[in-house]
Amino acid sequence: MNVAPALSIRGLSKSFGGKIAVNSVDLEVLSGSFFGLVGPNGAGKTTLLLMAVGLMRPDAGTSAVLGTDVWHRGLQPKRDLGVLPDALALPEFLTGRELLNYLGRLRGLEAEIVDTRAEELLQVMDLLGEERTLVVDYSTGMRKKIGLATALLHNPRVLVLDEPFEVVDPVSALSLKRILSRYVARGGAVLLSSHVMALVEQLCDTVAVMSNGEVIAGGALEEVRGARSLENAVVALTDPGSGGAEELSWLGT
Ligand SMILES: Nc1ncnc2c1ncn2[C@@H]1O[C@H](COP(=O)(O)OP(=O)(O)OP(=O)(O)O)[C@@H](O)[C@H]1O
Repeated sequence: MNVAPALSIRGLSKSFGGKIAVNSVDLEVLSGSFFGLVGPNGAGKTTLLLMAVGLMRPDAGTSAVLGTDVWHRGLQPKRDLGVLPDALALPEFLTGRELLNYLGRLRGLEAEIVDTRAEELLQVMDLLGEERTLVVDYSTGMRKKIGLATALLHNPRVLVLDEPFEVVDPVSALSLKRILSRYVARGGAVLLSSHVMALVEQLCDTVAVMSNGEVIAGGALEEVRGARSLENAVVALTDPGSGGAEELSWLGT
């Protein structure tokens, strides 16, 4: 049995043109854990997640999936990982079903298994009614949902999802929440970023708060939020002087 953490991030760092985006971040996501990454716009969440899954080369640091470095030449980390990146590049001139079939076969799944899973994924993502629509003509929310479907298709052991619920309608979000919770209960690991604090509180057992490229608080959800809501805790941690009532005083006068 593999006892390595689902995802082990050590000292990941990245600068763009001399500006530090991520500064020596350590994170550990255990199997059977739902981990939420939160923080203000520009905190470094997307950059960290891209490096964590091997889609962006770090300046320093490592990321390992179930004990194997993500830059390892073998296929194992790719088999174990399901990824929903922020800016998702998809083959555009395929229908949702064709896309799932294509990616499923590319990942080495048998045609019969791909067919069954594609049908179920299109069903739970509420995309069966769009059988003839090409991905290029999908709405923003539909693109997000087909992206999520591609992340789940090969039944990975670790899911890394950048803002999976943003722009997804409430009905689809509810089924997705159920699916992800069951996945974690069965031993899967989820690392997701979100700005929806209520959702993170509802789903995640562990959280990390990022600000200016660093993790400024992390641990069990209850520890990080204390007696406050997570929203209040994150605001207090990342912008202690916030108020805002007197700003834009001309608006609406
Ligand atoms: N490709 C890039 N080139 C230059 N700067 C970048 C690039 N990607 C990110 N940055 C910068 O790195 C910092 C972190 O950005 P990042 O997208 O990781 O933040 P984030 O926490 O995901 O923000 P948001 O919540 O708005 O999605 C920002 O200052 C951003 O401008």
